[in-house]
Amino acid sequence: MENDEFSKELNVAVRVVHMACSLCEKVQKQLISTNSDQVRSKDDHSLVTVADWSVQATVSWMLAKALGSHISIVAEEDTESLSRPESSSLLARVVDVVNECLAEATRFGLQGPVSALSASQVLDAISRCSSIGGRTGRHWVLDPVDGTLGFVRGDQYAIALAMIDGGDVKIGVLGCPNYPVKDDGLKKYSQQNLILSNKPSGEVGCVMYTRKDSRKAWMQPLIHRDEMLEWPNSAKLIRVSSISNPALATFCEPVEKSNSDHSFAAGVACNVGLRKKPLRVYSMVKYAAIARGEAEIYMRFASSSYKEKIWDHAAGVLLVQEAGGVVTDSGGHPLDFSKGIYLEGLDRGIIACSGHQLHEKLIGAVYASWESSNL
Ligand SMILES: Nc1ncnc2c1ncn2[C@@H]1O[C@H](COP(=O)(O)OS(=O)(=O)O)[C@@H](OP(=O)(O)O)[C@H]1O
Ligand SMILES: [Mg+2]
Repeated sequence: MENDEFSKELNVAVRVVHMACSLCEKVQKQLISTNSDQVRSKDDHSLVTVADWSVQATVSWMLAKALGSHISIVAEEDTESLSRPESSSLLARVVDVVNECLAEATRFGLQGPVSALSASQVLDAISRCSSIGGRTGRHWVLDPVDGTLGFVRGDQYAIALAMIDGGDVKIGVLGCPNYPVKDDGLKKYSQQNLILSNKPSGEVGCVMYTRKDSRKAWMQPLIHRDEMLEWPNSAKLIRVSSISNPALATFCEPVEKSNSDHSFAAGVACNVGLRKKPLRVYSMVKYAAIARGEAEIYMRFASSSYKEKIWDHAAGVLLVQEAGGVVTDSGGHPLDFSKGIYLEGLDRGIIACSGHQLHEKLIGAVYASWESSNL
């Protein structure tokens, strides 16, 4: 991919997401090593927010450094609560985590700051991500920690970075620090519900990435300890599954019922002839599972009052598409990333599939189930 359009942007984005994965791994380790339940619930919240803000500051600072400070970034976090006087110790932790991460930039083939960033520089980096996207120009789209619940529970989460140009997603990068990289790893892992502190070392963690119209998607393992990120860092091509028989297909959905209607999805699954139990996975790792061929279908039916955000989908959607899959809303229409921070006009839900045959069946079944559920 080296000589193609956006190759510099893709290269920088992948390296930055590797840095963010390393940052999150450290913070999540702290989180799961806290034992007392009481301390945990209090600490959980602040550690997640530390990770969110620190990733956003790091990615924002590194992208501006590598690509110019004029870049537009759309991201989930703002600095309102972090700037308040009562948040000073939280801010101090964020500044430490960010500087610790930036100090290692050369390990990832990037240039960090000459000296440590001050609190106001960190706040500036976070608040610089207040763009609202749109149809014109180029916008980076970041979900610093997607799958907050997975992160807190020591389970799956993702760092999602995409670039939208002229309203189209051109680059998609997903950092998945707990993704089991061995064959069939995710299925086995989810069924056994392993606690991460027991995870076999060296077998989890990767960055998946793609560029629009490349018809290719890649996966690199994370680097650990003192290793250097040497491009292409053992990148492997990933591809969607070739299974088109519903009876053999695996479908993913959000873990929480509040994020997707499990019983409606079960009805659609039954209608299509899916036989396996749903694979419930936190975060955009669900898109990664389709792109990597570990599952064939991802169904998401949020409540009608909820508006899906572009940072929860942009990177994952492009990954699935370039790995050979199909993603649309439940009416079969393409997702529209050109309307600002929301996926406006979304018809009921989102369906991602490994191929057209399954996708057509799913769309048909959503129509049928919708009609009968509204009788
Ligand atoms: N009501 C409702 N319906 C649908 N989606 C919602 C809703 N509320 C939030 N969100 C967004 O969903 C993101 C988490 O989705 P997941 O697929 O990871 O869900 S789950 O944790 O597995 O249940 C989650 O992303 P993170 O906040 O980054 O975790 C939210 O952006
Ligand atoms: Mg999210």
